[in-house]
Amino acid sequence: MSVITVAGGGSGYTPGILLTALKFKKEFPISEVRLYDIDHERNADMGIIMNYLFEKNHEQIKLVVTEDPQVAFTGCDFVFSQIRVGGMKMREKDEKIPMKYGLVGQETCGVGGFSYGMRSMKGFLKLVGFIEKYAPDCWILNYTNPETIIAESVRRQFPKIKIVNACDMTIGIEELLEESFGYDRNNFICQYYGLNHFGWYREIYDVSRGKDILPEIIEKIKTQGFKLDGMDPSWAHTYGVMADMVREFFPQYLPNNYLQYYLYQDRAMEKEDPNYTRANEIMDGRLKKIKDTVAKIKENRDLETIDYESESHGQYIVQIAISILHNQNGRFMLIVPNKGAIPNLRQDAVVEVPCYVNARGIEPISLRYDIPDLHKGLMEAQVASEKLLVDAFFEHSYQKALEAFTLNQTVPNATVAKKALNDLIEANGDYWVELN
Ligand SMILES: NC(=O)c1ccc[n+]([C@@H]2O[C@H](COP(=O)([O-])OP(=O)(O)OC[C@H]3O[C@@H](n4cnc5c(N)ncnc54)[C@H](O)[C@@H]3O)[C@@H](O)[C@H]2O)c1
Ligand SMILES: O=P(O)(O)OC[C@H]1O[C@H](O[C@H]2[C@H](O)[C@@H](O)[C@@H](O)O[C@@H]2CO)[C@H](O)[C@@H](O)[C@@H]1O
Ligand SMILES: [Mn+2]
Repeated sequence: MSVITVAGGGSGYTPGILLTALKFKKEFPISEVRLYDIDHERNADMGIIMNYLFEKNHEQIKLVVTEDPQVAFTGCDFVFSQIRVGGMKMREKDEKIPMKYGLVGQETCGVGGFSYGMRSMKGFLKLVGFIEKYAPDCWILNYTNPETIIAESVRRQFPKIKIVNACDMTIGIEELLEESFGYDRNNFICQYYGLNHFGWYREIYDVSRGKDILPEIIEKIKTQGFKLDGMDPSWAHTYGVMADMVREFFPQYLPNNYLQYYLYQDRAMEKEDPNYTRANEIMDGRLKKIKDTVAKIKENRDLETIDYESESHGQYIVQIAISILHNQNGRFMLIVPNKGAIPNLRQDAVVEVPCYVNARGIEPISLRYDIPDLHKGLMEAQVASEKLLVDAFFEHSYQKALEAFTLNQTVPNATVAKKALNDLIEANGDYWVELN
């Protein structure tokens, strides 16, 4: 039986992950769940929700809600980490401040993502320190963003820690292909490569048809487009721009939707309201839902409307845990040190590629082929900018931060890079390390 700790327990993703774990209790039996957070109210709220959901499912699982890292991590087997350092209010600043300078404002991309990355490194590395102290043998299954920057900083400071860095975006894209064109992604063997939120599908082999169906998919995107009706408007716009990337510019590969922020900033930002961004949508959506649910439980009303359920975000990370526990060699897109997986990209890059996961950990799969110059050029520059940001963090270097901002592939010149950097330094205060 496993003891699992959710770091960032107050997250709206917690129910989906834990309900998924319950769905797979045969392969992943759990004796205890601990919610760990630094925000008492967020953690307590989620404790009320999870206690209700465990009771509703007649689950006899010990639930601990704590802000004490020693209580949270001592003896745990898995940590599911999903923290947002600075919360949604700082995400709002990450999204709005860059737009003042005509730059992309986004959670994980552009200088907004760099602002988040500087906060996230400081908070996440402290968290990993607790885990190394209280549960050195556990597995950290990490969703905390920005994934490439987190992965690089952990690789430098905790080279021995057992961590898996995962992103659910490729799952979201493959589910979009299912919903739009009737495929079953369980039949897919995907050749995908990139940085996190900065990648391309080169092949989607469909085992039920014995062939690569990517050319057929590209044709359907060009002629039919994706099925977007009923989708969250923010995501519908994103996938609409992704289809245009294929249709109007680069039809050879299926791009990750986040490339819109690097290749089509005008299109990506056309829908943005500088006064009401994605962070505001989430505050009025996912976060409000948590509060509403707690009220229903406390007042014992409308319980049938509580609709948290297992979904792909949770399934992905739980399947990774099961693949470790049962030495399954499951195949997952993970964020790992390159070390030759992409042969013609710098070895020390942190990349997102297919990996096997077993009891020994992660085994990246070599692509065996060189990637094209367009992708290599974009990735080499972005990798360098992200490494400079991690250098800036560890060296407390303003100069390295300015170089990172200038080289970020969403930034046109050093002048605007410096203005945005100085503004974000002020906005972040102690959330960032001091830069000299
Ligand atoms: N990798 C992926 O593909 C993927 C997918 C979805 C979400 N995410 C990431 O998961 C994280 C959570 O997203 P969310 O929308 O639920 O955020 P959220 O703000 O709603 O919840 C995050 C929780 O983390 C807590 N927290 C903040 N700093 C902490 C710290 N130092 N220690 C412990 N807890 C801390 C907050 O109090 C909050 O309860 C974010 O980093 C987000 O970017 C990643
Ligand atoms: O804007 P958000 O906070 O709703 O989502 C940002 C995340 O988007 C991607 O992940 C999921 C997302 O978590 C889920 O809510 C849904 O919208 O589908 C997305 C793709 O599966 C992205 O991978 C994460 O890194 C972002 O944090
Ligand atoms: Mn992601």
